[in-house]
Formats: sequence, structure tokens, C-alpha cells
Amino acid sequence: MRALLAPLWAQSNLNLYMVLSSLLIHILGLTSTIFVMLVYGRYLAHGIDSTLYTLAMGALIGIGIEILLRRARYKIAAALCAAESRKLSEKVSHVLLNARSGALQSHLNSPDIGGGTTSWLERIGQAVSPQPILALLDMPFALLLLGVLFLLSWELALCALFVVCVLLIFLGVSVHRIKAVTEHHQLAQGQFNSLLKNTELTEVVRINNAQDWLAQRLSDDSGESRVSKHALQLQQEKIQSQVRSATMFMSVVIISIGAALSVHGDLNFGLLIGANILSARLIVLISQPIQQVPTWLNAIESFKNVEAFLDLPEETQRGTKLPTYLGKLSFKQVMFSYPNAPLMVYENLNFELEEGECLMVTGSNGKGKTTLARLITGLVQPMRGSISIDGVELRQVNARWWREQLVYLPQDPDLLPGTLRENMSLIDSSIDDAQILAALHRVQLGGWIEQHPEGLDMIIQQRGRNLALGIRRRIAFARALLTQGQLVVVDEPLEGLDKEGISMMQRVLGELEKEKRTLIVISQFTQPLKAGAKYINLDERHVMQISSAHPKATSGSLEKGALV
Ligand SMILES: Nc1ncnc2c1ncn2[C@@H]1O[C@H](COP(=O)(O)OP(=O)(O)OP(=O)(O)O)[C@@H](O)[C@H]1O
Repeated sequence: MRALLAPLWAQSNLNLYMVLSSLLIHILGLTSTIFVMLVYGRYLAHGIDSTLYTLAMGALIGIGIEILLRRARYKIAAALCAAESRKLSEKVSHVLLNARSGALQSHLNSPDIGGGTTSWLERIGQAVSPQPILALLDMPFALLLLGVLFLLSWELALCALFVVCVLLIFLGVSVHRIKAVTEHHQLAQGQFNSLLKNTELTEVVRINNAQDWLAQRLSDDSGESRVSKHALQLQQEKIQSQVRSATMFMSVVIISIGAALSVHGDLNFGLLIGANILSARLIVLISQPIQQVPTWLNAIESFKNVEAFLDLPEETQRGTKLPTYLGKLSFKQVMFSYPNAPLMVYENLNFELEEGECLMVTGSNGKGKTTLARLITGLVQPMRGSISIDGVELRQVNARWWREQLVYLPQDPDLLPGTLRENMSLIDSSIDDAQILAALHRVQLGGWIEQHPEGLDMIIQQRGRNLALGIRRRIAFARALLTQGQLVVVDEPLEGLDKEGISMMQRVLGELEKEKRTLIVISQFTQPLKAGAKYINLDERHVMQISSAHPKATSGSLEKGALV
């Protein structure tokens, strides 16, 4: 809660101004009460018109100043809230861009996080906004009104206090109920939203004739979400109706007791009306922040999520940068499992590669080939054991520097929204068009780019999914080659490639090997190996050792020939 009220102590000078202006606003708020009392006491008693004009003018000036002060206070609060929201979203963006990928994915994929960073920030933004903040700032001034009411009539002040206490008890019960309803609503809404996202997979739905199935799920989940929303609205309406009833009840109590006091000569009529106005304002000041409770509950839950998110471990940016990386890589007793996954991916993985050596990694689907590439690239970290490069623990190494040492072709590469040029020079903005075109020629995309009307200015859409798979993989390979890294990791290098693409891949990998780069070729097909290449079969689940044996090629890879 303290964090949600951060704008209240963000900048002491502005906050002091807000507090002082609130004090003035509430003093000026007494204008109408004083006006009524004076009209009754002076004008009605003596009937002098100029007294009425003066009083009316004074009241109008008071109200005018109050309006101006409220407006200025609102603007300051809005600026402070916007600054706090900006700070928070910058922190969240920083974590999104720098947290360890594995930790980030498992956190965001967890079922009970309710929405994701955008909806967290949206809910927090609703609470960290001027209206709820000012309502809270105004609340203590209820004591000022109560004090003035005591000065006017202690009997009426006690009555008002009684009504306020009754109202607070009722509101307390409603707030308690609304807490449970809000939690349920957030959960139901989260499920509905995640299902809605799946409807974006329209082709899968159509190909599998899954319209009825999805429509039923959507209807069930939207029903659940609707029911919980109605329950929430009902509770909100209950709070508002309690406030309305309390206002009317307060009026009846004040007028009745006040009338009785007037009859006995203990209170004049002007005081009675003034007390009635004050008590109505009292209810407003007390109830305003309480009506914001659903917004705060929403935000508190989201804030807890954001706090856990901000605690995610970041990639090592301050770690060691080796003067040069020779290309050695070693895995020692590496154990790895994805968070919350029932099975270990590896229990004890060992291998060592010297500079310029070649390793072939194979294994059936799901045996951890891609995971091995993710461990090498530092996207995920081992639970036990060590990965070292040139004898230095990978954990200690600066993550950005390490990525510059890698030529990594993922199995399912993505491109980022932007131009092709921007995509090709992500790792180093000084890469020029000539270098990009040379890389594209190297993967035999020279003709393709020359024929394209926009050339390197072509806009990449849908993470590159609008491009043919083979083209996207070649672009990703060309982009990876631009790092000139010493360690080459290619995951299913032949996937999606045509005959020409396959011979390109064989040629380029051969060139890289001749350049003495260390090569890791990951493929579910046991490629015919070059003599001397090391080999790991991840199907052998126990201790996995390098073997120089020449595995038989599977039928899927026979015609493709040796990769390197
Ligand atoms: N992000 C993830 N969270 C949880 N489990 C995962 C995640 N990614 C992969 N896995 C699991 O880890 C295991 C190894 O997956 P991996 O993708 O490394 O296998 P693979 O050998 O590359 O498979 P394929 O041949 O199909 O590409 C699988 O059981 C998979 O379900």
C-alpha cells in the first residue's frame, strides 16, 4: 500500500503544497456553512440588503478560490502520479529486457500471476492516479469538520460521529467481502484473457475444426468472468448505496435532533442548516477513500506481482569480459530441469571441447537438444555443475560480451519488428549495408534481397512469420554470422532449407570449421560425421560421454550428406 501512495512522498516541496492547499480547500469549504449562518443571523435578523450582497459576494469568492485550488492540486497530483507510473514501468521494462530469460519465462507462464506486466501496470495506474490519492489526502480533514461541528453544537457533533461510526462498520464488512470477490474476479478475468489470446491462433482453430470447442470454452470462461464481474459490481453498488443511505440518515438525525434543540432554544436555525451541510461533507470525506478500495485491492495484488517480477535475477552485465575467446567449452556434471517441470532434462552432462573442435549433438524429440543450446548461450542456467568457457565459469561472464562470441542459429528463430537492416545490425549498430549484404550473399539470399523492391528497408512483420521458414532461417543465420563469434551453435541447421540451402549450410559450416571456429551442430538426425568430430547422443540418459564413433546416418539425413 505504501508503494501505491508513493506520489504522496515523492517530492517534498510539491507534497507540502498539496497538503497546504488541502488545508485551505477545507477551510474554504466552510464558506457555505458560514454563509448560511451569517445570512440567518445578520440578514434575516436585520433585513439589510447590502449585508446579503456582501455575504453572497464573499461566499462566491470563497467558492471560486476553492475551485482554483482544487484544480491546481489535481494537476500537481496528476504530474506526481504520472512520474511514479513512468518510474515503475521503466523498472518493469528494464527487467523484461535484462532478466534471465529462463526465470522470466517461467515467471510469466506461471498460472497464478493474473494477466502479465501490461495488466499489472494498468491496474496499478488506476490506483496511482489523482482521484484516489486526493481522496486519501482529504480524509484526515474530516477531523477538522468534526471539530467545527463540535464548536457549533456538541450534541449534533456526537450524532454525526455516531452515524459515521455506523457507516464505517457497514463499509468495513462490505470491504471485507469485496476483497474475496476481487481476487476471484481477477482470476476469472485472467483465464478469460489468456483464452482470448489463443483465439489469435485462428488458423489452428480452423484447420482442426475447433470452433465449437473454443466457443464453448470462451462461453464458459466469459460466463465465469461475467459472474465474478457482476458480483464485484454488486459489492461496489452496495458501498455506494450505504454511503447514500448514510447521507440521508445523517440529515434526518441532524435535522431531528437539531430541531429539538432549536425548540428548546439551544440552537438557532442558521446553526442547524450549517451543521447539516457540514455533516454531509463529513460523510463525503469519510466515504470517498473507502469507495476506492476495489481499485486499491486490484492494485495491491498487481503490485505484489510486480515486486516479485522486479526481483527476478538479471543476466550478468558486470561480469568478466575475456580479452579474447579462444573457443573452449566445457560442461561438468551439469544438471538441469525447467522450473515446475516433472522431469530433469539432464542429470549429469559432461563434455569438453577444445578450440576449433566439432561436436554433433543428437537425440529424440524432447531429449534436451535445444536446451543444450540455451545453456550454452546463457539463456538458462544449470541447477548444478558448471559450464565454463576458456576455463572461466559462464556465470561469471558478462552476458552481452558472451553473445558477441557466439554464432547461434536457433531452431525457431524470430525477427524483431523493424526493417531488415535493423534486424541484421542488432548486435552491433556499426554494421554497415555492405557487411549485411555480404552476409546475405553468404547464405545465398543475395538474389532474393536484390529482387525485393524495398531491399534492406523491407519491414519485418509478425516476428518474421510472414516470410517463408527457409528464408527466415537463412536471415537468422546471416545475422548470427555477422557476430564473427568463435563458438558456432546451430540448432537443426537443415530445417526448412531446400537443396540449395542445404548445400549452402554445408559449405558455410565447412568454412567456419576451416577458420578454426568451435562448432556445435544439433540435430535429431544423426548426421554422417567427419572423422574426429565428437558426438553426444542425448537418448542415453545417464552419464553422457563424447564418442568419436561414426554413427549410422538415419534415412532422413542420408541424402543430405555430411554437414561438415
Ligand atoms: N520453457 C520450457 N519450460 C518447461 N519445460 C520445457 C521448456 N522448454 C522445453 N521444455 C521441456 O524440456 C525438455 C527438453 O526440451 P528441448 O526443446 O530441449 O528438446 P529437444 O530435444 O530440442 O526437442 P526437439 O527435437 O523436439 O526440438 C522437453 O521435455 C520439453 O518439454
